[in-house]
Amino acid sequence: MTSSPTPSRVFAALRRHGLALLVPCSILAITFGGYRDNLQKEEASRLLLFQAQARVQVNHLRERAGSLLQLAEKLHTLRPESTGKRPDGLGPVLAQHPEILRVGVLRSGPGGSLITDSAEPSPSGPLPASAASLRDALPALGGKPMLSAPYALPGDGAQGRQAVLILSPLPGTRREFAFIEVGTEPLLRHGVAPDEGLSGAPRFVVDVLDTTDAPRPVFTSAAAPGSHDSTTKSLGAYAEGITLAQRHWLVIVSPGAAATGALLDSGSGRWLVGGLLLTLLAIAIQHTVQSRADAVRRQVDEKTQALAEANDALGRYIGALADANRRLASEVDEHARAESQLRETTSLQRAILDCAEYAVIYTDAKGTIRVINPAAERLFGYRADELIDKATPQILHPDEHAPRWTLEGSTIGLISLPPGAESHSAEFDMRRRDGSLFPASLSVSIVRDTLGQIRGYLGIIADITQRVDAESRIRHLAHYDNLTSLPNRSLLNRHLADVLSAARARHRRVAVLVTDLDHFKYVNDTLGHLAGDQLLLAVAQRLRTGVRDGDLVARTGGDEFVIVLADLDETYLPEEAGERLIASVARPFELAGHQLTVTMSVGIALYPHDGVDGDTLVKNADAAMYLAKERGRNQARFFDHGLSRRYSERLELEGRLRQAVEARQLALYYQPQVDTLSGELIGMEALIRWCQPDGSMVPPDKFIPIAEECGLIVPIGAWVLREACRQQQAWLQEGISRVPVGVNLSARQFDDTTLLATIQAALAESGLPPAYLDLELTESLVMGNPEHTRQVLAECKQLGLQLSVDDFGTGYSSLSYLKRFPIDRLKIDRSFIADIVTEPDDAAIAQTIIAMAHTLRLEVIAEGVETEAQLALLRRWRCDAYQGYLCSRPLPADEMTKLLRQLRATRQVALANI
Ligand SMILES: Nc1nc2c(ncn2[C@@H]2O[C@@H]3COP(=O)(O)O[C@H]4[C@@H](O)[C@H](n5cnc6c(=O)[nH]c(N)nc65)O[C@@H]4COP(=O)(O)O[C@H]3[C@H]2O)c(=O)[nH]1
Repeated sequence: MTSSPTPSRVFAALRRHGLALLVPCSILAITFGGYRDNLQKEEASRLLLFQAQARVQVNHLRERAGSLLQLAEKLHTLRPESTGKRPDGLGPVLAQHPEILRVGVLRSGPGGSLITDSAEPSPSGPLPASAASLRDALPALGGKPMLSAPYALPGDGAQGRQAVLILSPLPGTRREFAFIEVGTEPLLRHGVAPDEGLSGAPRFVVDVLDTTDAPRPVFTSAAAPGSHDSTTKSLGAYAEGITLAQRHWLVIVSPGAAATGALLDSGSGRWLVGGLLLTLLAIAIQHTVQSRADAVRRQVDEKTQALAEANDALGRYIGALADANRRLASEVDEHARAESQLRETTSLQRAILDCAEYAVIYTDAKGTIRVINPAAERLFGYRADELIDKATPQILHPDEHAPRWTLEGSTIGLISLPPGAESHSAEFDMRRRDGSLFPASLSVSIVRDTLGQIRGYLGIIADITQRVDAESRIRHLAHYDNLTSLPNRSLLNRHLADVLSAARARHRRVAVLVTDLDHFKYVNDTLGHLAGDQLLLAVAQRLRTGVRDGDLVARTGGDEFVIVLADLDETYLPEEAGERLIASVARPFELAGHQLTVTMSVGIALYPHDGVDGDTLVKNADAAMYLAKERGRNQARFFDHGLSRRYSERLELEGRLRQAVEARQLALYYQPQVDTLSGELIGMEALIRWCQPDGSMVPPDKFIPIAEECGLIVPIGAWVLREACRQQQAWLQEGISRVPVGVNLSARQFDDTTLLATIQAALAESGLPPAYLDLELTESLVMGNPEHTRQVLAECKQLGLQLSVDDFGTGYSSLSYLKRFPIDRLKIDRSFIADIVTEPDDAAIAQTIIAMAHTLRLEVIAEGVETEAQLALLRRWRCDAYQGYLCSRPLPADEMTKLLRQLRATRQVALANI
């Protein structure tokens, strides 16, 4: 795979090559920089060296020339004796000064000519013309040597050799001079330091100019013109003037070819060469490294590409692997989930089994117990290990021989499985470890494996003792009286149907006796309901033992019992049975430490004479029982057909009363109560009236007892309370009444637990202050259940109500006993008042009641006052107030309103005057 040049790759390449060039370039720069510096330093030092050397050369020349001058001065000591003969000692001198061409004596010849007598080394020759001038000048020197201007040596013009002549006057002579002819070229050659370098090239080029007169060259060491140009340019030339015997020479020293030195020999040259070599080396190394790097890079690229391809392949492989992993992970997850669910299910099942209220037993296919839960252990009283591996029925079922509950086949002793069913339930007795039996509900289900084979049986067992008991209790309650356990009306009806059916078939007679205890209510009221219940139980017992075994005694409600004497022949006298039962009940009962005697009234109806069905017979016997009560109680009476009509009237009245309540046919009348002395209105009594749609009025004496019997008195009494409160509040608000209104309460109302709530609701609803409500309770009611009475009256008093005892004198209570109750006033029953004028006993009773009531600080109201004579007596006896026709009959509310308004309008307080 070829990688295309990407910006990053291009950048990388540039960077790489840039770096590669950077090193040699840097070295080159350093090299040239160093070279230049070194060169400058070298030139400076060479210049110094050159100048020092040049100075040495010049000095050397000066010294050499000076030594020649000195030699010339000493020549007189070496004065030759004869011409052409070398003086003694000149040899070594000449040997030291090869530049001396000849040494001689110059003599002035005739005509001034010069004769030379040259001894050594060269043969004599003529001296140059200048010698004469020198000779001439010599005296002026005072005997000091003199140097001539340079002159070309004769015969050597081609070669251009020059010489100078040193003249020195010989002492003691005037015309003789020693001379030394010096070749300038040898002088220079020997007068200067070695002038050749190692290479043989001259190190210095020395030019000597005689500048005494017109400058003229003395000699030059330059082999060829321009041989030292370049060096001279770089080093320059050193020039110094020297004076030799009054001649001025300018010595110019220029560097020779050897002075320049090889470039490579110099430090800068070496630096340069070294730098260049280093650069080349760096380039070579760079090149090598680069080449290797390129090779490596190529290899890396190739490898990278191969790796990329491999990576791709690996990626694909990893992708596939990841997919596989994911699938595996999801499978593992699923498996884990399933496993966790299984664990949860298992632990849940275990928990369910452990917590289950019902016993659970699992058996294998043969009915051998394999699993048992704690509830089963508790139920049967075995530990699990005692039941496991045991066969089911032998342990748990009373029937040792019954088959196991395996449900194999279709008929099994304990459980028989209907065809195709997988489970079945049955109820039967099971056995505990202690041998006791209990009713159980067993539900067995087949447990199959995945192939449908029976693996075992799951049994759920519930102890149904409570349910069975409850069912039997319900059954009992449905047919039996709860208190006496005697059959109730339902079983009575069924029994009656049975015995009547049998009697019909066998032409036999059946007697139905309805019994009712006389004044049972009084027992209840005076001794309490518990005593009443005990009495009923005892009566039931006596009735039960007073009849034959086959006869039925049922309790049909309250103190009413019904007895069915079945299968009677013509000779049997049911009235005798009635009398017998009355006699058995008449025997005294021991109740709560009291001896109590009760009587019973019995009504008898006979099948088929008085009815052919159960209902009719019971209804007619009931009517006969009422007849017995009317006839003085404590007796048995047969039904006669006249009775039926009266009984029907009573039932019909009850029905109409119910309708009257709903149809609001009831109304309240109000009878004033006035002060006996002032005639002032001190209160009024609310008296109920039943106004029938036809306008006729049913008196309360006729319907209140029926309402009490059938319970209607409770709603009727509540209505009376509401209505009286409402009306009284209306009068109060109108400002025509400031006296309380009395409301009669029946015993049934007083026993009702909602009484107080009813009173409070009536007060709250009307807004009447409690002090304007006076509750009138009969004496028998107050004395009936003293504890209950005291409690209720206390609560009424707490409410702020007025309390009166009505019909006082008809009961058996004593006044001091009454004082235990929070009572405000007594109302003397009108039966006592009626005859107080004519009957001294009644007068005495009334007078005593009034006197005693006053001693107990009770207010007394006389009821039923019809005459002035009665009122006069009452005034005399200090009776507080009276109520009766003498003052006013009970008035409808509107008439009472008129009366109250009239009283207010006339500002009269005494009703008697109206
Ligand atoms: N002969 C005669 N009778 C007089 C005279 N002055 C008043 N009366 C009557 O005497 C009865 C007085 O009421 P009670 O003793 O509470 O006797 C009341 C009371 O016990 C009961 N009653 C009346 N209204 C109610 C009521 O709303 N609730 C309850 N529970 N009983 C009531 O019915 C009884 C009879 O009530 P009423 O027929 O209204 O008869 C009233 C009244 O009309 C009179 O000078 N001569």
